[in-house]
Amino acid sequence: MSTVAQAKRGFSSREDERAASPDDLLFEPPLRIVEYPDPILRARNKRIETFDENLKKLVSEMFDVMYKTEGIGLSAPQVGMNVRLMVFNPAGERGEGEEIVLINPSVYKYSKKMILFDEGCLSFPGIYADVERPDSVQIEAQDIMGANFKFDLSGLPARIFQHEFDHLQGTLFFDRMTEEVVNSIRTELKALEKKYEDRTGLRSPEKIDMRRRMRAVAGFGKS
Ligand SMILES: CSCC[C@H](NC=O)C(=O)N[C@@H](C)C(=O)N[C@@H](CO)C(=O)O
Ligand SMILES: [Fe+2]
Repeated sequence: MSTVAQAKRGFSSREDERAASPDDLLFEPPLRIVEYPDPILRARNKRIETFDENLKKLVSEMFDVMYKTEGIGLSAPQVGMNVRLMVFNPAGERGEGEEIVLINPSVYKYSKKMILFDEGCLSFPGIYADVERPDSVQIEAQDIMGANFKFDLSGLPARIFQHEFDHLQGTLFFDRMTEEVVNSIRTELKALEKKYEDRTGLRSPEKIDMRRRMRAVAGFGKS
């Protein structure tokens, strides 16, 4: 795939990633989940270079909203923060499982083995459908102190990581669904577009019914 096609599919190189300013990391609790088709979910997400108390507070607030909304993972753009940060806990309950915080993550290897899984996304409340993804990934990231580390993930943690990593690339789960699977959730997606239009008084910035054309432009080959 050409570099241009990769960029359009949501992949980007480190050189493309701008650094977040302290202002980009300012927030006011409580955080709220941003729903499709809000353009915040498609905006570029900046690298985090300031590892301070404010960042720790943001991470803590993200875990709060993730548990409250029955999530198992959450990316910063989903709470209106266009920065490269994700949190997850496959157990989905405070005090259970392991809380993972990944800052400026990248993937250096995907498994060849692919798995179908019925995924849900907090930005698409109540919508679940099959998405195919690699079973395991090898990643690197920074922790809350800014230290670099490498990690191998498989099964559910790998699934959550890839879902959240997609959010950091501006890619949404239905972008990876086949046309047949999208058809099974088309009515719900259109209802979210209408909800956005009614709430904001603006035209929806994207329409699922335009998808076939957009995918061709963005280099997604198969339906
Ligand atoms: C399988 S990856 C899903 C990650 C997603 N994160 C952000 O959008 C997420 O947490 N989605 C929830 C709808 C979800 O999967 N919740 C769990 C636990 O309630 C579920 O099984 O539905
Ligand atoms: Fe999501």
